[in-house]
Amino acid sequence: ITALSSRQSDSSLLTLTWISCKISTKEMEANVVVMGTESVGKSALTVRLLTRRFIGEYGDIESIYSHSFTIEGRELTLNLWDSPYFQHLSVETSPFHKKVRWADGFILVYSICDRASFNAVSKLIQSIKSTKDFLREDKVPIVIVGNKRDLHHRRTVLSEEGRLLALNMDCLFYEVSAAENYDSVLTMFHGLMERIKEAKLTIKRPQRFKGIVKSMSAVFTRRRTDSF
Ligand SMILES: Nc1nc2c(ncn2[C@@H]2O[C@H](COP(=O)(O)OP(=O)(O)OP(=O)(O)O)[C@@H](O)[C@H]2O)c(=O)[nH]1
Repeated sequence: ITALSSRQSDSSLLTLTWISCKISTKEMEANVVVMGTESVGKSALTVRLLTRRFIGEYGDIESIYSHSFTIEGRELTLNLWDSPYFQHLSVETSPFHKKVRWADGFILVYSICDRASFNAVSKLIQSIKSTKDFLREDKVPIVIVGNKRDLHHRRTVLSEEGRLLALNMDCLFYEVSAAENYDSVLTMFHGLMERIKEAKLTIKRPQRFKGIVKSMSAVFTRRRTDSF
């Protein structure tokens, strides 16, 4: 949390924010990444969640923050990793895949006043899901967040559109205002933690038949080669 103030003086272009929650065996353990395009309020949401405050302007230095929560009597330690978005501009890059592999859950943010930021969310979901599918992780806890609800007079994305996207992609959906409201941000976070809990109870999908055939043929090919 102390590191947050150092970010305030830096101008920001595009940031990608991570929240990581590391919990011992007695507690819950989760890594969460917050993603979205420029100026949608990723840092504002993160800071709101951690400090309950809205400070207005946020920087773009990559940092990891730690914080403890108690949810329903269980302690939750949150490590928050906030990095500039331009480092992860392409979902094809290895930093993107590394972060997706690391994360147990995702908060994907768009601004209700910025249609391009909403369109970017669908692409992010597809990239995240295909990376997770490769890792044989069926359940990917994702929350879609329409931020800046207080600016409803400048709205270009309807609530229904966000809700429909979430329904189609099997995600949760919330509309919030980081500027005006802490409770809705906390509710969103609780929703995600529930999904992460459920996902952690789901056993990894076994290797598909195609994968098994591939592995077997690899063994036989090796044997044939060995015998020469
Ligand atoms: N009105 C309003 N402004 C907001 C809200 N959330 C964030 N902002 C403002 O939007 C701007 C961008 O917020 P950031 O939190 O820096 O957004 P970001 O997605 O981290 O931005 P980048 O780091 O540039 O990608 C700032 O001026 C914030 O004060 C909100 O809920 N309502």
